[in-house]
Amino acid sequence: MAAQRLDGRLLAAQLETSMAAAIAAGLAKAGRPPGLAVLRVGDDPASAVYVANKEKACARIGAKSFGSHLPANISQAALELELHELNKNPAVDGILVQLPVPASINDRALLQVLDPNKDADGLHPLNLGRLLRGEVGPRSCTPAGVMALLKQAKLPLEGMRAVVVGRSILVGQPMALMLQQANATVTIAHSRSLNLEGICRDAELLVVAAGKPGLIGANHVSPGAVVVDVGIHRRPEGGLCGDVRFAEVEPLARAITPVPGGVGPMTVTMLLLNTLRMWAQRHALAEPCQGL
Ligand SMILES: Nc1nc2c(c(=O)[nH]1)N[C@@H](CN(C=O)c1ccc(C(=O)N[C@@H](CCC(=O)O)C(=O)O)cc1)CN2
Ligand SMILES: [Mg+2]
Repeated sequence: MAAQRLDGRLLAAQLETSMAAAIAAGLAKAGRPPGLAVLRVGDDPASAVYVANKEKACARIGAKSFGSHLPANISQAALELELHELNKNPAVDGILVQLPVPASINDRALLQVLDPNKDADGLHPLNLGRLLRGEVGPRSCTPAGVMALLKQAKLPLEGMRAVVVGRSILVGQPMALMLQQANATVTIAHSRSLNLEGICRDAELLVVAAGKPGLIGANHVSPGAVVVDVGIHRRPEGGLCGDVRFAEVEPLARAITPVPGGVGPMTVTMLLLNTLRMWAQRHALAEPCQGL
């Protein structure tokens, strides 16, 4: 049987419709739309695409984006000052620093300067701690997007053997926590793991966030597994690919995310949802998209 495609573009469009309605409904009481500030540092070409996608998505749902593009040679102190200003700005509900930042910048120190209640990416230590403790707070966008896709597809996670390949703070670690909190039995594999093929073949759900184009092939996947590909890479010859060799793996899988059109659009949607929730909280409005 053909694998079910987990269509991130479609779910993102549906959630955007709900978010646009929530903004329209809350605008009179709030007196202003939700505001998202996006800080881009330097000229990473992929970051330029992602930031543009975020700004366009804000416009589609009726949120306001505040973009700052800063030079690669900006100092840590000047960047921190920008963040302090955004923390104080009453029109801004969510703030994010687009990653990666130039090597001269300490990204972890930057994230600590963010007001945790304006942390649109859920990466402030307090919010990662809230996730660890299962408490309410903004969640890291990519793993939250994966959870939303799995939920929409009604793929039961209870008791499932899940393997997450990758242990980054941005994706792998929060992904593993979210799956564990959904009662999956989770293994984290990484670049130093021995027998990666064997570990992955044991998975009923395989989430790949290794950042290595085409790392995962048919030898890593057991028939009937659900495969989620978080990787996004620009091929030298043009076009995008993921960490999973899609053509090889799709015939084996029960369900699979494509690249593009899978997890990527959901990352942007969950960023909007985090921002919208912080706006709603500030103005005592009902929580948008409950249950996600
Ligand atoms: N501060 C953050 N930085 C980064 C994050 C993040 O969540 N927060 N994640 C990635 C990049 N990312 C979001 O910023 C991101 C990645 C992919 C997409 C996306 O829409 N992908 C499309 C293809 C778009 C294209 O390249 O043409 C898809 O997969 O269909 C959006 C956002 C690293 N940095
Ligand atoms: Mg650095």
